[in-house]
Amino acid sequence: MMTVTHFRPKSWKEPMLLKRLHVLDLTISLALPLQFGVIVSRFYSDQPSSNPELSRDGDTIIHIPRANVYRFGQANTNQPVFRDLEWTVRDGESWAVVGPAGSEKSDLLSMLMGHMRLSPSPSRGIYPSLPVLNPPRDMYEAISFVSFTSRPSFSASFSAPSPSSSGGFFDYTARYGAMRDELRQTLRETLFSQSSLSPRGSQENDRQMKLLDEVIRRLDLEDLMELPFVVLSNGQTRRARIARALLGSPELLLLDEPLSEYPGLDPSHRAQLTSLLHDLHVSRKPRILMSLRPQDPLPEWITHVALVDGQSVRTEIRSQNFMPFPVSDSETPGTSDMHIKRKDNMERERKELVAMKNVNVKYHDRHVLKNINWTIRAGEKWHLQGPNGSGKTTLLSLLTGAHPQSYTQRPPSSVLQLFSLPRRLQPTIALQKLIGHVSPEIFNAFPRRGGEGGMTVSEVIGTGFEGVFSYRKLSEEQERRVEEIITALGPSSFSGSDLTWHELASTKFVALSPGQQSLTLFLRAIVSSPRLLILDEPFAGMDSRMISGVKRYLREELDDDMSVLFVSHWEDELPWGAEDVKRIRLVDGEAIIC
Ligand SMILES: Nc1ncnc2c1ncn2[C@@H]1O[C@H](COP(=O)(O)OP(=O)(O)OP(=O)(O)O)[C@@H](O)[C@H]1O
Repeated sequence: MMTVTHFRPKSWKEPMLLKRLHVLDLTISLALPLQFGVIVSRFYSDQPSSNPELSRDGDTIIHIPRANVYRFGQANTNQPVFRDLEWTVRDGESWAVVGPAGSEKSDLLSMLMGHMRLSPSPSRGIYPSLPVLNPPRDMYEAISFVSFTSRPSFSASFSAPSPSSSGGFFDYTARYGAMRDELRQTLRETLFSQSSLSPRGSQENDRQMKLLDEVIRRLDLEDLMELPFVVLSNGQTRRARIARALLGSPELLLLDEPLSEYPGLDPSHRAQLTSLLHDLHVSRKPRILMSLRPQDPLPEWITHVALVDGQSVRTEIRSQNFMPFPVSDSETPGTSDMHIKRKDNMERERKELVAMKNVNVKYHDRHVLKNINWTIRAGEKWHLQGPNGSGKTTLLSLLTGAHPQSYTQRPPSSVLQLFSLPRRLQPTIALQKLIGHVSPEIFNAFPRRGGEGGMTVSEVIGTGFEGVFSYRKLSEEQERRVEEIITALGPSSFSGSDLTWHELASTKFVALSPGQQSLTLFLRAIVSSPRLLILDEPFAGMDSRMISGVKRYLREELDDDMSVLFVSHWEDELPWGAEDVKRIRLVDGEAIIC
């Protein structure tokens, strides 16, 4: 196979750095400047002030008169990450950083944390923000960063990197079964073990504890505090990470894509979170600066925007009819005339792929799924809906056989039939070949080893034939199939440039942006033409070009009798018309089918 070493499209950035910035919050990112060989002494902002809270040059929170921004280790002769950046944020203004998925907006936030070099440098060392704090504070604590562009792994709790980023594999199904001791830590313990607060409280903690109680209530976490952290659903985890960041009482909280729908905040929790962020920001405890994608709703209370477009950042007051970036038609990949299959519209009796009768999942007194009755037939398109914590992921884990309670569904009390066999007679390894699957958990778990051992795009796609996470040698026929689906999707969906499928296939997976990795894992899920395709928030990290490429593929290229189960909080994400889709909605563990 041809190896292309020089191939590196403009938008493909330092993936390991990005991955870290995406997955981690404050604590881990402290190591970054050191990794770049720069010795950073601990920086305290300690000039005296007349304002008891935050004093200043006037009331400035961020001040960059005009500077180029570089990664540490890069000379001024290199291309800057941002050129001629001018940005001033005053206390009381409400800013959002807006840019497409995978764009440099995370870099802009990371710059505020002192992880980039400005030229000329700010007067206070590496930090262009929070000029003077009184009382003096360690800047590492004064600024917190939480990213929601992917979910942290279970063992990593809140802050450690996902093992997949170091090339290892971790078992993302651990939450369903017996747990190792270190995974039993409750949400309450996890929150407090990483904070200076004592869970029992003490006088100096009182103010903090009150705030935390309020945050826990408003983030709807009260009922979850004694559960192991690892069992929290995606939406619950996202809310818990915000509570954790607030525990450190930062002055400035940077949130990377907190309102995007991946991985899954449902509409009501998104509204709740938006209102909480507003109240925190107004009270300056802490100030909030968030990044958003152009398609995310811009909260009413945002007064200013910083629009990130490649190396340039445009700052402006929000206008009434704010439109971040017009989406041009040229972003939509053209319809490939290859492999287009005519849909068979004739009604016919379809084979049952999944049959559930009175299916239940319980953890002691927590009844997560209640008497589910559901049938999926060949060729059907389903939309699985339900608020955060309603049991969607649990239901999927029964279908894939990952949940231990899939074995306990037995007649006469219940039935779980998968591909015409009772679950207990259907080996999990067989299910992996019959089901194609993308999910935030798989995205996080997939190994990303760099160097010689790292897999290429085509090798990653090829692991989908057996539904495994490690390299398998492909037959010639399988290699042809990999080529076929890359071509049918259209390599330009990946990067917007004129790639050949060869160039794309031989690129290392780890070198791709998060959106390109999601696209590769989508192809991995369909490569074996599975009988059931599970798309659990499949567009995570993708930009609009990639999303429209995948939607077109799903409309035009799938085998007629492939069933698809699409999980999303948003109806308009589905590529099919409403009349072509059946819906199953979970509410408090009960299924409503329509
Ligand atoms: N081992 C466990 N013990 C107790 N409760 C659990 C366990 N595993 C999951 N849960 C709870 O089951 C509920 C359903 O979780 P699930 O992940 O299926 O929700 P979801 O609908 O996928 O949510 P989201 O939209 O946030 O991803 C949650 O409240 C979760 O905390």
